Amino acid sequence: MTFEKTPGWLDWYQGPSKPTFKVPAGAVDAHCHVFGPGDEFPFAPERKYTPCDASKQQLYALRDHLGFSRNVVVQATCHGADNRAMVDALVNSGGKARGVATVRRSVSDAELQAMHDAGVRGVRFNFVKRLVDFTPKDELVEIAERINKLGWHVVIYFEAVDLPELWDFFTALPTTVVVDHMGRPDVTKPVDGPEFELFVKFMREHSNVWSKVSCPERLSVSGPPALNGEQNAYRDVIPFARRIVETFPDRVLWGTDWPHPNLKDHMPDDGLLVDFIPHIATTPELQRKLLVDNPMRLYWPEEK
Ligand SMILES: O=C(O)/C=C(\CC(=O)C(=O)O)C(=O)O
Repeated sequence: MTFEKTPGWLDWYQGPSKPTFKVPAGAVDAHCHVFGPGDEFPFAPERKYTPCDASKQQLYALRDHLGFSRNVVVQATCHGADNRAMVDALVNSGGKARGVATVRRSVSDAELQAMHDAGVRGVRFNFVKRLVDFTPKDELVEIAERINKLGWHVVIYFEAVDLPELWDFFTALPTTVVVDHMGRPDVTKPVDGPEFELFVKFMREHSNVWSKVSCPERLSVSGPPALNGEQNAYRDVIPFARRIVETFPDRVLWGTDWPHPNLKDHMPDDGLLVDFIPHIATTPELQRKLLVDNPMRLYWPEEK
């Protein structure tokens, strides 16, 4: 099947630079995606965007180029609840990738077990309205209870303004809960203002809540973008990510978010995105926790 990309779609950056920052041995890129390829793994009819192809081979070449050892491949909404592309990436990773799926309540126990055997360790609940249609909360609760029995966790994606409304639902989840991209703060607001304080409170009061301190390229308003050798990219995001890393050093994860779905104004050089890491995790100990210890504890606990 041939797909036409959403108008204005930006393809991932070709020929990323070699990072200046050397990630610690065993580092995990804990948030990335594969797209298709569409002719092998068709995009879902209910998708809100049609991306370029971004294959497992291209993802794993990037992993090696950036110096990472492993990946966590997160189901992208353009594949809906058809997890075949993501699972195919896991089973062809030589044990170096684990995954996060999207499932509906109709998923069978046998399907969940097959995904577990392939390396899936979580499900993603997406509340970003431009990406997905609404799923009733009772369906999500039912899924959370079922996957909890497999020892999986729930990844949640939402925007900061929606946290108050979602608070009761999130805080009742029975699993570890991993927030994508720090709950998408508005970084033009103060880092100690009420909106981000609510997110900090969410993590402080609930020790099962973790955060990915990823996607400065999505959150930044002032830039400058990670392009053309820029070593001080996305300065406005740094105080937010640094605060989370320093306050909750044992509950943070980092990922490239390659191939960067839906970016509208630029596509970052992934090598320079890696160079962003020491700005938010400023010591070797914080870097080791962020990139190795925490993702290993969550995704490869049997190796710890
Ligand atoms: O890659 C991300 O995490 C963020 C996305 C895309 C997404 O979540 C998806 O398609 O599944 C976004 O903000 O558009």
